[in-house]
Amino acid sequence: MKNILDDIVAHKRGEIAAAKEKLPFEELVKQIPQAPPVRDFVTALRLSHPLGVIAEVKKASPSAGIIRDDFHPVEIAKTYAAHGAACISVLTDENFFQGHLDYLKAIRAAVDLPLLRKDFILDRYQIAEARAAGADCVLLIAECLEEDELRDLYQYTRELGMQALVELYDETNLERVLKLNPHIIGVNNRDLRTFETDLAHSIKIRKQVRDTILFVSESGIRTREDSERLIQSGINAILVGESLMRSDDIGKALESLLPKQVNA
Ligand SMILES: O=P(O)(O)OC[C@@H](O)[C@@H](O)c1c[nH]c2ccccc12
Repeated sequence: MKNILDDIVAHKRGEIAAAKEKLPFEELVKQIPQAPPVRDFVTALRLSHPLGVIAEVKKASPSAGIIRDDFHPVEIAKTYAAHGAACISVLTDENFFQGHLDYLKAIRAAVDLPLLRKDFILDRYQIAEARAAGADCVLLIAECLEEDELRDLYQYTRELGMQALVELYDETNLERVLKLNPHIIGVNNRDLRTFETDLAHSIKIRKQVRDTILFVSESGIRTREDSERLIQSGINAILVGESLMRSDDIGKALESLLPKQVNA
């Protein structure tokens, strides 16, 4: 069954080709030494035990349309940092999520937390771009990548000193994700065929992953009941966008997801 990911990936290949025309890979990598040093994404999440929050800067999505009109990425990131986020995810896809790599650069200059480049990464070029922009971690989505592509992109991410959040939805992809020996994996609760989210999805897959791997539950997390349920299920971190971005008081919404001990 076809899903939105197929459209996104097809469009992304065109974008990557155009970016390489403008700035060849060999030129891009020359910018990397000027980038700010890599921050440790996974350790920041571990230090936020029992629950690390990756708060996402997200203006729009294919499932929800515009999520937040009044969108000031740097202000949002500063609010996240001031209210307990361990890390920040920045959507950089322009066409489907109305994000931008420049948002990540601007946030890097203003906020100290580790940053995830949230995009559909298909090519080493985008990983080099992420590092040059100051990202500390990139998202690699198993559903978009063949096994050898996933391995190559994972290795390149590590060569640049960054970490990769390796994401899956489909349980059948778990085995090849675990083969990478990742420090961190994410399970998306959103079924991209229906756009529905179900926290039980990541809870189910949690049981199949050893607990030395930091486990992130992604999407559809809205309330403290949700975050407490995930902690009880052995989940180490959450990735939250929409429910924060829809709130009039983003800082308060973020605090309401944190377990009580962290708030005290
Ligand atoms: O906005 P939500 O439901 O809180 O979800 C955040 C994040 O998990 C979601 O944006 C996401 C998860 N995996 C992705 C891959 C690409 C783009 C976006 C995503």
